[in-house]
Amino acid sequence: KRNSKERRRILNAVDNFNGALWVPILGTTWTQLVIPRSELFHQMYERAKKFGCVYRSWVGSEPIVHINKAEHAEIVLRSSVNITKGRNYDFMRPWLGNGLVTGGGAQWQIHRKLITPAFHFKILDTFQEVFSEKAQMLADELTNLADGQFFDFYPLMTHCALDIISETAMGVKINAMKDADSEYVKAIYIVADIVLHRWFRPWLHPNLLFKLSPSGREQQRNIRIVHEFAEKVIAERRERIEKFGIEEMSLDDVLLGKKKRLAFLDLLLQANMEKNLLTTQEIREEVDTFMFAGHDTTTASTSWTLFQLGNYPDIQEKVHQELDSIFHGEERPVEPNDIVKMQYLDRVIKETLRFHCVVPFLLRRLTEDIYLDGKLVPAGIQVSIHMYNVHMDPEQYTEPFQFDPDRFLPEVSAKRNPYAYIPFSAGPRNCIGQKFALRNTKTLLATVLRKYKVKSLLKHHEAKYKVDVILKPQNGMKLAFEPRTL
Ligand code: HEM
Repeated sequence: KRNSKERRRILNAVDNFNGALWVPILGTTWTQLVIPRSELFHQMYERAKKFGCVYRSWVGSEPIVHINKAEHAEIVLRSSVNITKGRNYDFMRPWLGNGLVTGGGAQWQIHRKLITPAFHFKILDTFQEVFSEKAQMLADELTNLADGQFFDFYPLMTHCALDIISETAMGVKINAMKDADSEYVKAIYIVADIVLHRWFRPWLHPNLLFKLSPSGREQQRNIRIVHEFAEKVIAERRERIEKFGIEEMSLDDVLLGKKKRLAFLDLLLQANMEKNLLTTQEIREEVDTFMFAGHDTTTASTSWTLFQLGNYPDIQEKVHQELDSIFHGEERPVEPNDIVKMQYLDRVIKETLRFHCVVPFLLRRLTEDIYLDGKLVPAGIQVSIHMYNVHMDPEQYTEPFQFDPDRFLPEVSAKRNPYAYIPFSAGPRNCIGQKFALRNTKTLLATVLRKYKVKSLLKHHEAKYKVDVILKPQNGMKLAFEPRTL
């Protein structure tokens, strides 16, 4: 709790920044309530243009300072002190508890240290087989759909990504791709949607009022489905450990190249059963966190890349050429060595994530004062970093609205502020799954694009977003595939 002196200091500092008209109770959220959700993203871009690269908003009685430039993002992200998440993460807590995304303090530090080795590149090598197998299944599913007709690719991709994260991180097969009507996927969609719905409605911020509201009850119903799913995954893996013994799955063995595969969940169960480092509830929270963070993001990055390629046939042709030079028309699985050679595809994915920033903004509550353009932003206040606006800054990217993968040629990237490109955030709280995500996305794209050409129904500039916790397409992702003739 803040004392009145701290509150006054915050209010004085906020007055130095421009922003939309404040009204009682709502603050500035009225401006979000009067537009459709699909316009939200556009509005945030326009605001930075109107009010300047550092501006303020009010969510009810809580001021927020918005950051839209690389050099300002750097000040927050590189700090080892300002690592506390903002208030919007509290709204994810009934769902994700204090898992790695939402958590903080000593528990976050212990968990981050514990989980980091599970994303070591040697472990990722052992996941490659799963990435490839599921990518092949996705390509097979497309066989009947690749008739040049547009269809919504998003659900299929979501189920595929879910299969991958379950089998790699959790060590459990769930066959979601065969169950196109997954209750779990629907439940996650609703839960994440309500997180943002609540954020812009300050009267739903107090927990009790929210719980009693229709959206609060709806969220609770769906969180139950999500938690039951995680509990089932954990029970299956625990049973396997009890059957085969925990020593079968030591991290050192994997790092020394001795054992086949170690799921991240094994590490957690090991820490729980042997070292008492984390509780059963904490394990569930991390499983929920990784199931969500690991599948929804991969779905978005793969789908948006196909969307971009479907818009730019010349760029797609270059990707095909690169893949042909690596695979020579063979249908073999993608190996770790192939990934390194996909340099053009790497640039295409990077440029896609510059535009369609899967995690569009993040919020921190400062624990230490910072200065932006010489103005104080005091401890206790929340700051929001808008990655899309950072990525569209003409001072960092010439003609920022052009889709040009060659911006990410090493010699071009080197001239930019490193914080001008932050789809995975940066600093101590950066994305732990970045390498996992990129390898997985490349494997999926390389497998699909070796076989098919893709077209997108919507033009690049027509893309509409449904922002919740991540950036999804507003009305699904209408793509059409046709077999390639080599
Ligand atoms: C293209 C795909 C992905 C993107 C763009 C992405 C982006 C991000 C961003 C921006 C953050 C910081 C969020 C914040 O500070 O509020 C983050 C954190 C995180 N991501 Fe990812 N992510 C992706 C894929 C993944 C995958 C595949 C996993 C897991 C397998 C994952 C797990 C996490 C976790 C656990 C955190 C929290 C880390 C911490 O605070 O210690 N992400 N991600």
